[in-house]
Amino acid sequence: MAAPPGDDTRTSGSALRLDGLVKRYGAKTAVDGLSFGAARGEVTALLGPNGAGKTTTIEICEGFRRADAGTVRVLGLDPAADARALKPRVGVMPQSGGVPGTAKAGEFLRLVAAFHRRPLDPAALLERLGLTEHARTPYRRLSGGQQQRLSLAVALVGRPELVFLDEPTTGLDPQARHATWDLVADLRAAGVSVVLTTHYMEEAERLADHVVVVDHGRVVAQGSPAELTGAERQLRFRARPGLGLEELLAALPAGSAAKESPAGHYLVEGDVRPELLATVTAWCASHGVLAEDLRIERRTLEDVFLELTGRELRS
Ligand SMILES: Nc1ncnc2c1ncn2[C@@H]1O[C@H](COP(=O)(O)OP(=O)(O)OP(=O)(O)O)[C@@H](O)[C@H]1O
Repeated sequence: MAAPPGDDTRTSGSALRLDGLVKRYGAKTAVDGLSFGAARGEVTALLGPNGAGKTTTIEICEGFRRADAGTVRVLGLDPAADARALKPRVGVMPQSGGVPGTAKAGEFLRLVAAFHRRPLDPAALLERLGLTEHARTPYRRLSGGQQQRLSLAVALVGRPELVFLDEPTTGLDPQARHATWDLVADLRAAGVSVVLTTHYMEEAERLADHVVVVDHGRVVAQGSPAELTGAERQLRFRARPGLGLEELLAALPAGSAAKESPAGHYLVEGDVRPELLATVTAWCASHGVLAEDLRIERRTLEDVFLELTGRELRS
């Protein structure tokens, strides 16, 4: 399919470009007009709660599913029509599976490596992912986390230009999660384009140059983590539950907000300057309230998601 006129740089110059993507499963619209781009050499995170349509989107990009409407360009090519040309250039780590149950980890990785022209050293990759001692273990006997790491190794062994990682750290212990994060950072440093899905805002915040926040199959916001969270700060403290906040709110500058959520946890939003901090602490003092864990912090992607959708990301 021809690229839209005047859109050459966004289609052929980017790692990934989706326009108006729609996918339905019967009456259910899983992807509802999704449009976003992923620049080459960057880490792009598709962030959203379970069921947001992330896996469906990624599987269409990987050529595993057909869209009902919209266009997809992967390295400037059509993932369905140009599948053969894309195969050696794109690495795929599915959410689960992808490796036969009886295949031994090391043998399978060597087999996949043999299909590539200039593969990474399979043994070094296993070592890097902490799988050396499991090299002779059949896939189905590996733990969930080990299976995930082997899938990651399979995705990377061919030195792809672009890798799709679907929830690469879900279910991993903290050590394995950090090892995966380091690996993604190294891929980025080597100029590899990475598109990953996650429902961990910390993962998106840490790894991604560009975050696409999705909910109900739609993009609700996108930008760099700093753009999404903005320069705004907020003030938090803990104190006894049920403090009447009306008087505090009246003393704060116009446009400020103060709320208790959950019980005993207080949040003050607005233009957080030294004067605002003084107002809050003076109010605490006049009410005999000892504000514990008082801190000023930047908003997180979790806060942004809550604001945009009224729901928590961690569903
Ligand atoms: N093969 C299918 N048949 C029917 N419905 C499906 C199918 N695959 C996904 N869905 C539905 O489409 C919606 C989007 O699913 P999808 O797996 O793409 O979301 P996700 O954001 O990746 O979620 P998760 O993080 O749980 O994987 C969900 O409501 C899901 O139940």
